[in-house]
Amino acid sequence: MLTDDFGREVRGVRVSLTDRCNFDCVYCHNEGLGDTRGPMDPQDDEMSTDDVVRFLEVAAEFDVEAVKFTGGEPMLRQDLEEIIARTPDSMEISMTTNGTFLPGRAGDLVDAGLERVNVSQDALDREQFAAVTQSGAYDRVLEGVDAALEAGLDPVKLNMVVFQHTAGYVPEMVDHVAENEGLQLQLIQYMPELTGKPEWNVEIERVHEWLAEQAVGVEHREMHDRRRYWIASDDADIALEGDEECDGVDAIADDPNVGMVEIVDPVENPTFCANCHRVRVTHDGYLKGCLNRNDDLKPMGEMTRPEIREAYREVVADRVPFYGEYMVRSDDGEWELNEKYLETQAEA
Ligand SMILES: Nc1nc2c(ncn2[C@@H]2O[C@H](COP(=O)(O)OP(=O)(O)OP(=O)(O)O)[C@@H](O)[C@H]2O)c(=O)[nH]1
Ligand SMILES: C[S@@+](CC[C@H](N)C(=O)[O-])C[C@H]1O[C@@H](n2cnc3c(N)ncnc32)[C@H](O)[C@@H]1O
Ligand code: SF4
Ligand code: SF4
Repeated sequence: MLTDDFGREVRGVRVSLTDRCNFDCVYCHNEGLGDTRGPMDPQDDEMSTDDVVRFLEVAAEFDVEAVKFTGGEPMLRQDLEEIIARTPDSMEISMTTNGTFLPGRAGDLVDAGLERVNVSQDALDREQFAAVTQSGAYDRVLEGVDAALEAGLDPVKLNMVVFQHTAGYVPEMVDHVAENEGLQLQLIQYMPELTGKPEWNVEIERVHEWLAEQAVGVEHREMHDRRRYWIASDDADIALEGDEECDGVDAIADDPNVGMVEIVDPVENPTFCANCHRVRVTHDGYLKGCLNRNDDLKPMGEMTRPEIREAYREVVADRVPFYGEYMVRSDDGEWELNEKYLETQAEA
């Protein structure tokens, strides 16, 4: 396994299979690659099935343990089942999707080897959902979540971006996962870095505090040092323990009346970046060391194995934590680009 200069082992890869999407979410960072709007048909610049599989085989040589398929909307790829089936057995396979294509297809994905799915669902309210995603596919997404559960995917994580438009729906979404077995919730801090509109930010620490008050257990996940809160539904037979760090989460985790809520809070968070263990792949065959950067892209050329190996070594060698290293605090407390990297940026 390769380790970068900051001691971060690269354990996972996030592969963007396309930058096309059938939604047009108002906040979309498209994994750092610009607009998702455009034609829905397959595009010539997308990696072929064989290219994706060859990349994954090389990643497995470097002991990468997990792959996340994302996009754009990864389910627009009709070869997704084949890609999953041909992914090396040593890797955990998960996907992040808007859920609309899961009905009728979730079972095939599981048969191919998909182990986990995250479905983006920003609200339990049809009108708010439409306003955020600029799509009227609310019922289809709920059907998609059900299809994933029926196909045996466990857990099914709902991804909710917390920003001004959705913050009021957080309590309802938390109750929803506490009451429904098999569901977990990821509250994703709105990231303005690539999309602008910092005025949409909400104070994520307040959400932490609110959840800590409700939780019957709290733990830290190794990845990104994310905090997880275990929330009991009204039917649960558990005494509330407030915000105590709970050693016994294993016991409550299996309780069908308890739901898990994780906060993904990367913005201006050096601890999150210090625990970042994955490399990204763009739909058109570049390696990328950080979501927030586009000045470290490494082309994989014709995607032969030697070219992929070389690009992979290079991207890992160039990886730096975004907050705390690439961006540093100035004397007046503002984040600014570390002068060390100004040269890299100029070359990009
Ligand atoms: N800045 C930053 N944001 C991230 C990172 N990982 C996840 N996020 C944010 O969280 C969103 C949802 O992530 P997902 O693709 O659902 O998966 P995940 O939470 O990373 O992984 P799992 O929980 O293991 O499935 C991403 O699109 C980003 O907005 C990261 O490494 N850096
Ligand atoms: C870019 S999407 C790609 C996969 C798929 N189309 C979906 O929406 O799940 C991956 C995740 O990024 C999240 N996301 C997109 N833009 C974001 C932003 N500006 N801040 C925080 N999360 C964002 C989405 O909510 C989604 O959960
Ligand atoms: S569904 Fe995903 S890729 Fe599509 S616009 Fe929304 S966040 Fe972006
Ligand atoms: S270094 Fe930080 S901002 Fe960049 S991908 Fe990793 S966690 Fe995200």
